Amino acid sequence: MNDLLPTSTTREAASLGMRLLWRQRGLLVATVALLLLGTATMLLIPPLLGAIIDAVIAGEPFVNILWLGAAIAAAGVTAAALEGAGGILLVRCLQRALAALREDVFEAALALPLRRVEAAGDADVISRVTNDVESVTEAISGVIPMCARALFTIVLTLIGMAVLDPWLALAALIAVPIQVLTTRVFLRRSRPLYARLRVEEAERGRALVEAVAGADTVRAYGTADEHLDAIATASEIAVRTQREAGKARNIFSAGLNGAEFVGLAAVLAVGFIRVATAGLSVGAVTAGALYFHRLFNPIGELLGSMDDLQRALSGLQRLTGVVLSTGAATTPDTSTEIADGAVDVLGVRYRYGASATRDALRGVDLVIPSGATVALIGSSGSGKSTLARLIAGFDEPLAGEVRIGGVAAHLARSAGRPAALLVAQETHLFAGTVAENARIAAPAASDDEVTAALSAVGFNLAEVPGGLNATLSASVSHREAQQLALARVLLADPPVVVLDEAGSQAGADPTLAAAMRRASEGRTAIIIAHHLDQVRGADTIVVLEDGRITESGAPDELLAQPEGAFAKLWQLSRGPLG
Ligand SMILES: Nc1ncnc2c1ncn2[C@@H]1O[C@H](COP(=O)(O)OP(=O)(O)OP(=O)(O)O)[C@@H](O)[C@H]1O
Repeated sequence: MNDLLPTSTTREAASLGMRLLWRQRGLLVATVALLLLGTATMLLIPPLLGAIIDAVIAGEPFVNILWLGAAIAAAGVTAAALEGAGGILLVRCLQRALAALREDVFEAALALPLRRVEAAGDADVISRVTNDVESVTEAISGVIPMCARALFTIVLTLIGMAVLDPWLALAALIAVPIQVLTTRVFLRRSRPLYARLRVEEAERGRALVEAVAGADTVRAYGTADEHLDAIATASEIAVRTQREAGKARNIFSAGLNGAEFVGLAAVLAVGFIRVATAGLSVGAVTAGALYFHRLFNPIGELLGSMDDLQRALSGLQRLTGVVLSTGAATTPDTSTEIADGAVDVLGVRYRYGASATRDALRGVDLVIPSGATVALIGSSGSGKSTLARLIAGFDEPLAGEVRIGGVAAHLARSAGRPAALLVAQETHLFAGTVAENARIAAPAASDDEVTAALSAVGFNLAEVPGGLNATLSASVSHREAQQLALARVLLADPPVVVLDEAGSQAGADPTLAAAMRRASEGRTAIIIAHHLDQVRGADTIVVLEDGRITESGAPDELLAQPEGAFAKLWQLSRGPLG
C-alpha cells in the first residue's frame, strides 16, 4: 500500500473554496442580488392566482381578472429575466473560481516534492488532478447554481407563506424534521462511503497503471494473472462501496417523498380549518398550497444534490490535500537568484519514501567550486543518481543541505530559471516539433539560436526532413533525444549542469561525448561517468559506495594511490565502471 497524499478536513476544503470565491466578491454580490430579486418576483405569482380565485368567488368584473392575469404574466417575464441574468453571472463567477482552483492544484501537483510523489504513486496524483478536478467541476458548474436558486426559493417562499398566514407556514414546517432526519442519516452514511470510494478508486487506478506501465515485465514473467487478480479485487472492493452508496441514496429519496406528502397534507388540513374558523379566503389558502407545492422541487433538488455535493466535497478535500502537501497556497515564493554556480553538499542524507528501509545517501559532503567539472563514479545503486537529483533541486535532502551559489538547490534560480539542469539517461520529449522541444528550455529563443544550439551538440538538422519544424516521431533515436536534451542546456544556459548517465553511450559514441563536453563548457558540471573516457577531463573524481563518498581528488592524485578504488579501476579496465 502506498503512502497516499493526505486528504484535508472539511473545514480546510471549505476555506479553500471560500478563498477562491472571495477573489470575485464583486461579481458574487451582483449575482446574489439578481437571483434574490428574481426569486422574490416569481413569488408574487401564487398570491396573484389566489386573488383571481377570490375575485371569481366575489363575482368581480372580468376586467379585474384580466388585470390580475396581466400582472402574473409581467411577474413571470421579469422573474425569468432576472433569474436568467443572475444564472449567467453565477456560472461566470464559478467558472473563474474553478479556473483558479485548477491552476492552484496543477501548480501544487507540479511543485510536489519528488519523494512525496514517489511515495504516493503516480496514480494517486493523476486521479486527483483528473477525477477529482472533474467531480468538483461538475458540482460547481451544475449543482451549485441549482442549489443557490433552490435555497433562495425556499427561504423566500417560507417568508411568503408566513405573510399570507403564519399557521399555513407552521403547518408546512412539519415536513422539516422528517427532511432533517433523512438528510442527517444520509450524510452520516454517505460521507465516509464517498471518502472510501475515492481511495478505493485510486487503488484500482494504481493497480491498472502498474500493470500497464510494467507490461513488458508482466509478459516476460507471465504474471498477467496475478495482475488481473489484483485489478479485479480492487474493482470489486470499489463496486461494493458504490452499491452501498446507491442503497443509501434510495433510502434518502424515500424519506424526502414521505416528508413532502406529510407537509402538503398538513397545509391543506390547516387551510381547511382556517377557512372554516378564521375567515381566511379560499384564494389565500390556494396561494399557500401553491407556495408549498413550489417548495417541492427546490427542496428535492437541494437535498437530492447532497449526493453530488458530498462527492464534490470529498474531491475538494483531496484537492486541498494536494495544495496543502506542497504548501503552494500559503508559502510565498522564496526562490533566489544566485551569483555563481558553486555547489556545496553538506552532510546530506536521503531516503526514498517512508517505506524504504535504508538511506540512499548516508552523510555526503562535497564542495565543488564554480566552473569545476566533477565526475561521479561508483557501482550500481551507490547513490550517484540520487545525489545528481538533489543537486538539480528535484527534492530536498532529509538531513543536511545542498546549496548552489549559497542558496538551497531547489530554490536557486539563474535568470528566473532553475540554477541547475539535469540531463538524465532518458529524455522526455513532448509531442511536437524539434523546435518546440528545444524551446522548452528558452521559449524566447529565435530559430537561429535553436539551430545553433542543435548544431553545437551535433544534431544534424539537414538530415531531418522538415528541419526545425519536423514533428518528433516515437522512433526518435536515443542519440537524438540526448542531443535535444543537451541543446536545451545550451539554450537555457544554467550555471550548473548535471549529466546523469547522459553519455552512457558516449564511450562508444564520440558525437555524444563531444556534445556532453560542449554542454559542460563554462559551467559547473557534475557528470555521472560510466566510462573512463568521460572522467579524464574532470577536475575532480568522486567515488561513491553505498551512499557515501569513499574517495575523491584530482585524477592524477587518485592514480598516485595504487590501492585506491579509482586507480584499481583504471588499471583493470577502460570499460564500463558501474
Ligand atoms: N525511486 C526509488 N525508489 C526507491 N529506492 C530508490 C529509488 N531510486 C533509487 N533507489 C535506491 O537508492 C539507492 C541509490 O540509487 P541510485 O539510483 O542513486 O544509485 P546509482 O548509483 O545512480 O545507480 P545506477 O548506476 O544503477 O543508476 C539504491 O539502493 C536504489 O535502490
